[in-house]
Amino acid sequence: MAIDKNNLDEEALSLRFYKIVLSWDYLRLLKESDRKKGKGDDDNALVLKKAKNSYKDVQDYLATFEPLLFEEVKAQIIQGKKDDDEEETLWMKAVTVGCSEIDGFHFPMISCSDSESIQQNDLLLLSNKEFGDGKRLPTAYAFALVEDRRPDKIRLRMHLSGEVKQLNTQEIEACSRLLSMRPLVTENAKLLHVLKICSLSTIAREYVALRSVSSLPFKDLILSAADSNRSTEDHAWKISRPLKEFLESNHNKSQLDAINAGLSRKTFVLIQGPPGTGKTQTILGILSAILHATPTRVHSNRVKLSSVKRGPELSMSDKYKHWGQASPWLGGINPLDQEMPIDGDDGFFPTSGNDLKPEVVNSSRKYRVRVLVCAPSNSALDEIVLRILNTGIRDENDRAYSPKIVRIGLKAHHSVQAVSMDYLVEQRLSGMDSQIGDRQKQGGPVKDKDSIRASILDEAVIVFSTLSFSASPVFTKLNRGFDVVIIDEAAQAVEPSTLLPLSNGCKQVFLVGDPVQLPATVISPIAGKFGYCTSLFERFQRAGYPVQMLKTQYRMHPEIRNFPSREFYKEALEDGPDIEEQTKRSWHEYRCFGPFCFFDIHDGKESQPSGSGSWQNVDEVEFVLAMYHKLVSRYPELKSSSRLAIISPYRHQVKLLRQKFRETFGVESDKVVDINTVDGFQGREKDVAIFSCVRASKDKGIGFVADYRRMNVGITRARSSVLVVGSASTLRRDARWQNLVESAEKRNVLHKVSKPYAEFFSQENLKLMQVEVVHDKSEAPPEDMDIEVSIAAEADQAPQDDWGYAGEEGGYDED
Ligand SMILES: Nc1ncnc2c1ncn2[C@@H]1O[C@H](COP(=O)(O)OP(=O)(O)OP(=O)(O)O)[C@@H](O)[C@H]1O
Repeated sequence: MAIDKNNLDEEALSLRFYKIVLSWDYLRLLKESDRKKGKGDDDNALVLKKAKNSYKDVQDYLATFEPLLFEEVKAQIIQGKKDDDEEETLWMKAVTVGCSEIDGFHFPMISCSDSESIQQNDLLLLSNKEFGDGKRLPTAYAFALVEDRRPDKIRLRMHLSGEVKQLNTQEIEACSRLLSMRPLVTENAKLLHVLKICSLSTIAREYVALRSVSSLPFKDLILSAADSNRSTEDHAWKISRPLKEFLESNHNKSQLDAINAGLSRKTFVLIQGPPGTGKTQTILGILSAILHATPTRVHSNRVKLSSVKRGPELSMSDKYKHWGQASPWLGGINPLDQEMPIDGDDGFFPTSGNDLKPEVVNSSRKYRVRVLVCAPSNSALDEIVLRILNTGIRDENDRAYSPKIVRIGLKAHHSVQAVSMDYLVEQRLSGMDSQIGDRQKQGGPVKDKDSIRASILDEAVIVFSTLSFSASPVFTKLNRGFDVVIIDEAAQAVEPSTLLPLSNGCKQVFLVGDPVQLPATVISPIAGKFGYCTSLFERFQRAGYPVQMLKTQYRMHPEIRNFPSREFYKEALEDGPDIEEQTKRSWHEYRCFGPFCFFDIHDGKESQPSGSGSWQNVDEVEFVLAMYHKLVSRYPELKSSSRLAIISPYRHQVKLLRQKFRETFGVESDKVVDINTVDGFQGREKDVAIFSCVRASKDKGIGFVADYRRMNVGITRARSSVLVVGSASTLRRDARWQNLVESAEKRNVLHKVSKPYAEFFSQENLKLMQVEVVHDKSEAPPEDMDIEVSIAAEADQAPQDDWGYAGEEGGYDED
């Protein structure tokens, strides 16, 4: 079945988006933003509607989300200007070399100096002169979108007819600024000044997905957040006994419940995975189950068993009938599905050279489900791809095999290159090289890259893509949509972003995530305040939609697990078998290095180096250095970035810590410790984590340290010890932090520390804090540690992926 995507509608929607954004006045946006900061409020608040749990119809939905999305676009434009506080505004010079006008848009062609950083879908500002830093303001300026990037020229799209004032009417109001821009772009050899603002790639796709909500599968469910279509026994899917036994022996009860919810064919399955509860393991279990399940209907009691023809007895046409009944979407069929698979040969892509075999499909297999797996970030996605490459998934006979998979999009981690689209295309091209000569001689067609891509995509059983890339043009060429979409880290995506993969068509959606960990990065404070950062997952959960919660954690020492379980998960978390034993370490012999300690830096002071925005605390940095020195000199195995993390909510604090460690350990300091923001550590774990809270004042608040999701992520990264460093009196102003400090106090691990900090770790003091000699289980780090380090840690070096997502670095500070 060709997927039901109306490209013309999509194009009209993108044009609508660009018409609005391109007509905006950049200087006015800057002014508005400054005014908002001064007033701490926003005039737009009058037209914005707060996001709700459910919507009565599409109009209600769009009336809420569309203005919020445009608020976010404005904020991204403003942030584009001051993205990095050290980088000055970089103007480029360009000359016009041609222009056309179609459907109310101008398409100037420019030749631009130093334009390597400019990409397709970037938003640029064009002006008759440079401005900023006290320079006089220009009279002619306008936004332009990069339509096409060629080596020597750039084709732009501009909207110079006037400004769009109202989103709903889209009426255009004449504007002298835009009019005076016209001669500058329509006449040749005019000099222009160009400023790169930001990429609109992701948010433009999100806008299209949002406006297309009425044609998405499960529209009513998405709007109402209530499942009227309760699954019945009849719809449920069944798996073979060997596969069932495998799943039962490798998954705990809550993981199995989540897998079974999927087999019940519920259209939306929500799975909440608190830290360390095995979300990836559950996703792999779901893949094994749904790729090898058959409908219960075939075995249903309502049909007399004696009348059911069993596998080998079914004629070919009966088999097709069953395929059709159970999988109606297999209608206009993928050519591969028209042939019954031959036993033992389903073909497969080369993978990482492991020992796993390709899938063995015997002729009793009646279903071929296709799955799209997405995540908001490249690193979250590649964690799953890598797990599949390493462990494979299970077939109905409980044999591990490498399914046909392809990883689409940019920036695939090097360890998953073997299944990346670009690599597979190159493989096929080089395989074809030898045949091309013959074909050309015979006048036969030579396949181009696009059609190779399309056939790889069509053949893959599981396709992996970031959310943003799942709406890229490569998907519009699909012959057949997806049966199942699985979205990992779904609570870290704004709702329009979650709609993106659904537009490829699907029958069932799994949302896997944890709304009590960090949400999506939303730049606009006002949009955030009105609920734009609420994920679809969280909205459904709030509306009372059933959620499968994974309850057994395999990461943390029970003393670390205890507090977040009580504070964030209604005491639901349990420990996996032997976790206490596995997370015991020799440094627990000192009370100050126990599993969950608090260090009260009571005389520390917070400061704001740039006058606003991010905070730092020099005293906490000094203490953290002293603590690190003591830890690694006593336990040298901890002198490694794969085992010890220093985490802080604030970017300035992270910067200062990195600088001090570099001064002490030289340029290689990132090998001895991993320092990052809380946002940068989501989804990762270390043996020991030192958490520097920063905020310390007599009377101020604690800013976004108070965000319980940030607190949850910050204190749940460590396997054996989390050492929280902060000002107890300041943090106690927040109820949750008060609970944390109190909990430390009760367990006798609230350590009040005074200067000089090194004294705290003196021999005498340590002796006083000695509790017992603890048997250390840490010599052999968990098997997956290297994987975790490689993908997640390398992601740190890429603060933004190409599709507009803040990378693992953490996209924003509380300013
Ligand atoms: N049922 C289980 N039995 C034993 N160990 C398990 C089980 N499920 C998961 N684990 C272990 O728990 C650890 C975390 O699991 P996994 O990597 O699947 O979770 P994750 O989703 O990547 O992590 P997080 O929950 O922090 O996001 C792994 O070491 C894994 O082997």
